[in-house]
Amino acid sequence: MKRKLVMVGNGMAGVRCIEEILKLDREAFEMTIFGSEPHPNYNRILLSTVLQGNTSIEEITLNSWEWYEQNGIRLFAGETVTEIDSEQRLVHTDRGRTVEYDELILATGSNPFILPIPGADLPGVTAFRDIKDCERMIEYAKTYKKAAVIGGGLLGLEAARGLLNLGMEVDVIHIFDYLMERQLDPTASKLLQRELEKQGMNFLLCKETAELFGNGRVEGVRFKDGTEIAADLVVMAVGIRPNVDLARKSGIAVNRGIVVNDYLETSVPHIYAVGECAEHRGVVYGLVAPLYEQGKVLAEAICGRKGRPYEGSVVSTQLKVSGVDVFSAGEFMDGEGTESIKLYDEARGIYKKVVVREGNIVGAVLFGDTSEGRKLFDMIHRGDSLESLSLSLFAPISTEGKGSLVAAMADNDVVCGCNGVTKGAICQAIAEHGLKTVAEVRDCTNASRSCGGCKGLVAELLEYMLGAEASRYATKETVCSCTDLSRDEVIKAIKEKRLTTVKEVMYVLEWKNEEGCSKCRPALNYYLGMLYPGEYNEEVESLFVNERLHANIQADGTYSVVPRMYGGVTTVEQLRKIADVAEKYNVPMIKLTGGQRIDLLGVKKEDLPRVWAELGMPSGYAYAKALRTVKTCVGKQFCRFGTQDSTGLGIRMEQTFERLKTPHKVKMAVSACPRNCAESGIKDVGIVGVEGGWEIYVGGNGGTHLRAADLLCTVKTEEEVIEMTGAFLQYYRESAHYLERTSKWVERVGLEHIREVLFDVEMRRGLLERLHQALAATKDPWREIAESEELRQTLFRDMAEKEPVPAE
Ligand SMILES: Cc1cc2nc3c(=O)[nH]c(=O)nc-3n(C[C@H](O)[C@H](O)[C@H](O)COP(=O)(O)OP(=O)(O)OC[C@H]3O[C@@H](n4cnc5c(N)ncnc54)[C@H](O)[C@@H]3O)c2cc1C
Ligand SMILES: NC(=O)c1ccc[n+]([C@@H]2O[C@H](COP(=O)([O-])OP(=O)(O)OC[C@H]3O[C@@H](n4cnc5c(N)ncnc54)[C@H](O)[C@@H]3O)[C@@H](O)[C@H]2O)c1
Ligand code: SF4
Ligand code: FES
Repeated sequence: MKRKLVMVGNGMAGVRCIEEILKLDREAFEMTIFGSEPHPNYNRILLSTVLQGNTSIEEITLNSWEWYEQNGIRLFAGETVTEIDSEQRLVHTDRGRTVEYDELILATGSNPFILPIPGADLPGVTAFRDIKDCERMIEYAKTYKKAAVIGGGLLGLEAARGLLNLGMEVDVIHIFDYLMERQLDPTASKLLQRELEKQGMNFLLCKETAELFGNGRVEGVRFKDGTEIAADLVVMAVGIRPNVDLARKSGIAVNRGIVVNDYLETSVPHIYAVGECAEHRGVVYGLVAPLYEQGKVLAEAICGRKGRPYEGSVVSTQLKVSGVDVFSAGEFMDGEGTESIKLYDEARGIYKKVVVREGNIVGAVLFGDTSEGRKLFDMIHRGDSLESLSLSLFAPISTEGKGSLVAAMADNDVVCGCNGVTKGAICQAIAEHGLKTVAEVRDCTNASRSCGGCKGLVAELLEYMLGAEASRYATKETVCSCTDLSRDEVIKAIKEKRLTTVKEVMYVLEWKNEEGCSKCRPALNYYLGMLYPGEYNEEVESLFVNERLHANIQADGTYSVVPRMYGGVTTVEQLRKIADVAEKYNVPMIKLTGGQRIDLLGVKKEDLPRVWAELGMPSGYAYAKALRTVKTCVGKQFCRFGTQDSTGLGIRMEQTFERLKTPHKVKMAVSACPRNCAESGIKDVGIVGVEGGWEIYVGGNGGTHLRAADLLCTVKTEEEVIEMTGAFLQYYRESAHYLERTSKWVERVGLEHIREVLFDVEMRRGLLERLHQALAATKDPWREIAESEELRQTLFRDMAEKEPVPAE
């Protein structure tokens, strides 16, 4: 029988350790993971890049819901372990669940430190630690303009850069007289400050915060010296504290962190700790590189293959702010018994310092040119002697022979610091597995999977290994790492070779991974459905779970049911039916959605088919990559500003395009005058009534990447609106990448190009013909399931045997 492994904490260090265990022995454990956050494991590091607008939340998932499923891991996301009974070997959770363990890993990470000052709990004050904090800041920045970041460390400065990008004015309040004092010496810090001031940050140094004040929400920061500043968003970035409460109350030895030995064992048998919550030889780490090293050692130990012990790590840091190159590692401050070699070019903003103790290199700080950072880090790590330091490090930087940097690296030099991957390991993987892109190298070796700072170096290595061939692949976006083919090449091959199933596509086009992955399977399923409407039968197992079950799974494992209400209009009968169903099935919350519909939240999975049948309303597709809603304003029937019948047109549009599958969700709106009460300007298709006609806007987005829609054209009649919208939707269906929103697609292919296609009468006719074929083939999924015992069996019994997981 398999041993039971339970992990508390679903973060970066813990899940990496699980990956290492799976690599060593897939069959050893039956695994259960609890995570307080309602997400699968994501790249916390990249929250800075999300805030800075360079990455989306969707892109930072490290292990998809399907990954857990495929590896037989039971994941309870949004559930917190509250108690450990180490005698009985049980864990208890805040949802009343009790799970047995043979081995227990604590990977509870850290909590942000919140200064214990008056006003710290005012609305408008936030930490910066998780997705929730990140979304909150993005949201605040839409309304408020003046931010204060308390803490001039790595996190504070990356947050400040993000808030500047979001259009806020930013004051950074720091307690010391120079920034990042834990990572930099005063000279490097002053250069950094100068650069960041140029970027628009304002610094208040040597300032100790006494309180935050405000009436109902934060309005400012008051300092101990009596001065104050105004702020309507305050971000606390003053360090972190290991999350040890659970361990402490369970009788496990705790100091600053959970005390572990060199094999990550705690004071209680069968309980281990890894990551930011662990304290090893008196040190608690706050960067992923050492945590991943710990994970590897623990995986070996827990699989009964105790190897090298964990003996501590030398850490290096880099700041993720564009335009700033700063690096530090080891003992970087001058002190007793140390000497240093320095280069300081104030004019060009370059500073390099190498610290030596008893003839050996022990630390370094670089500013302005960090290209030798990794090399220096290896030297520090090995404790190389000063003689091995090439004085070329201190030569002025040259832009020539850029490739020579990777050529000059030794095989055991580390390319990716976060994941400890060497040049030799990457070159071997490229040669052995025929890797051609940075993404493939990442998937195969982990290099560039964390902070992404080494992506450039990995790309250079690919170029160095593959020569001219590399650039061919570098520009090509493949469907996923299972194939070297792009989306267009795959679609062309499907048509030419008349491939009809996902399996056939993968087989004939020689997929590297014959089962495909969670990225390509849903994409192929969509492309086949788009190409062969009416003929292709969707492969249920290739769908994201929300689409498979036709309902959105919620954080607590229940589902939400949103029936369609055309144009946001309902009737007494519908309301009565909804009320009856809600009462009968004890629906805990009934909520109005932003798309003008009614959401029944908290429906049990087994009740779904009966709820659908008894409602007798069509599915609102609130879970699908398809038309979601058509929001409408009141319009001329009731509103004195209305020039058109927006509600009538909205209903007509929704009835025409409902159930149409699209590469990503599509939202529409119709407003009857430019006051735009239905928010037509931020929809995928937004219609605005004007005197004598309608304006059609496309490519808008009201989500994380706010984008105002572009005016496509103005037309006179409702028929023309429907025709243009249909042609637009079909062209989007045919030419966008799967999971590409219209906002991104319009930007990629260009509005002018879309106009050329849609305004060409012949092309438009072709698009509309194909659209009508697709629409004719659609069926209401709720009714189908409610009426078919066989479908219910497949979806709710066979498939549901597996723990359901939400969509991406
Ligand atoms: C914005 C930002 C940028 C960063 N940038 C970098 C960088 O550039 N380089 C770098 O190396 N590091 C960086 N870090 C730090 C890095 O993200 C962390 O070191 C790493 O995420 C720690 O991993 P962990 O698994 O130990 O903890 P976490 O990632 O914090 O995971 C712990 C998880 O456990 C959950 N949990 C806690 N208690 C319980 C419980 N009782 N039951 C269930 N679940 C529980 C928590 O909710 C959390 O999700 C950054 C951090 C932030 C916030
Ligand atoms: N690029 C990266 O590697 C990166 C980026 C972000 C976060 N992180 C990690 O996340 C964790 C949290 O980062 P952090 O910057 O909050 O921690 P930190 O401890 O590194 O820095 C906190 C900073 O806040 C300052 N500070 C403390 N009290 C203050 C006060 N009352 N007023 C003003 N300033 C005060 C400290 O002097 C210190 O410089 C760390 O482990 C960090 O390594 C790393
Ligand atoms: S958009 Fe114009 S017509 Fe519609 S409700 Fe608002 S003001 Fe009235
Ligand atoms: S150095 Fe951070 S991912 Fe490679």
